[in-house]
Amino acid sequence: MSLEVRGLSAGYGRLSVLHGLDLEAADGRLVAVIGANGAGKTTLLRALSGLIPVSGGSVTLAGVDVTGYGPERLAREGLAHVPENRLVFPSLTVEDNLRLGAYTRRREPAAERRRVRDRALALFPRLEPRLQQAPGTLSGGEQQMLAIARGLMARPRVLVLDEPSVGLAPRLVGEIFAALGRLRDDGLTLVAVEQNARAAFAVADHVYVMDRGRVVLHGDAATLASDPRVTAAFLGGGFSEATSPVEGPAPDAAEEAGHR
Ligand SMILES: Nc1ncnc2c1ncn2[C@@H]1O[C@H](COP(=O)(O)OP(=O)(O)OP(=O)(O)O)[C@@H](O)[C@H]1O
Repeated sequence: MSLEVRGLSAGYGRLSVLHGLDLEAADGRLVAVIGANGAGKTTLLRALSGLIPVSGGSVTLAGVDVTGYGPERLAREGLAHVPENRLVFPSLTVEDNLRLGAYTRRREPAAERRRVRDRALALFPRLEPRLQQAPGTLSGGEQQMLAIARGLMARPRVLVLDEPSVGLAPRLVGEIFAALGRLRDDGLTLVAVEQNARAAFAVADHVYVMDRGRVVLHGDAATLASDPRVTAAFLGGGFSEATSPVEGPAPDAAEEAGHR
């Protein structure tokens, strides 16, 4: 399902953070949003999923105007949000957390919910043997997998994710992004906000660069990865080892930039 954002403005009370932002995620595409700290990436996702009010512009899902819808209504329309802090219910088991993810689908047949759950567990096999554990006993990577799996339980057609790689070891970042790539290949539309530009470029189809509440650059990931403005700010020498962990095509692009 496609997502289209036109002239979106939003903020917190009198603080305006997004200033007329345009973004598009075509059906079955993985779109990454990168940008400096405070650019408004999290705010964008919050506005998209109805967690904060929109003060201008529009959001459409598959051509249907959903501007101003609250989170539950958006979930029913097919949009799920995986928040950055991986909010899980700590006193419930992993299994119950997954079950709660299907809350908006609770009237659907149990067999259908089981099928969706089995698919989520097939994507993240590490969760299967941990279903009876408390989420707090999972590793950071497994908690992120749980957060994504829980989002999938709503059977979304658009999944928006806030910093899925934050705080994870390089191998896990690769694992998480590979899973996002598989979801895209299965036809899901994804919008991932990401600090780790290399991880984002390695998997995304299209990348948006945000600065101070606006999109300043966007394009096909392969093309943008060799754009000097991107390599200098996000993929070049400014990136330390700790923030550039993923193997894949993006580091090559950075190397190329180094040869210029
Ligand atoms: N709950 C809030 N109340 C008031 N202001 C907020 C709130 N959340 C964020 N802001 C402000 O909105 C601006 C954008 O923040 P946001 O978290 O969207 O940026 P970001 O691009 O996601 O940054 P980061 O990469 O550091 O997470 C910042 O100036 C921030 O201080």
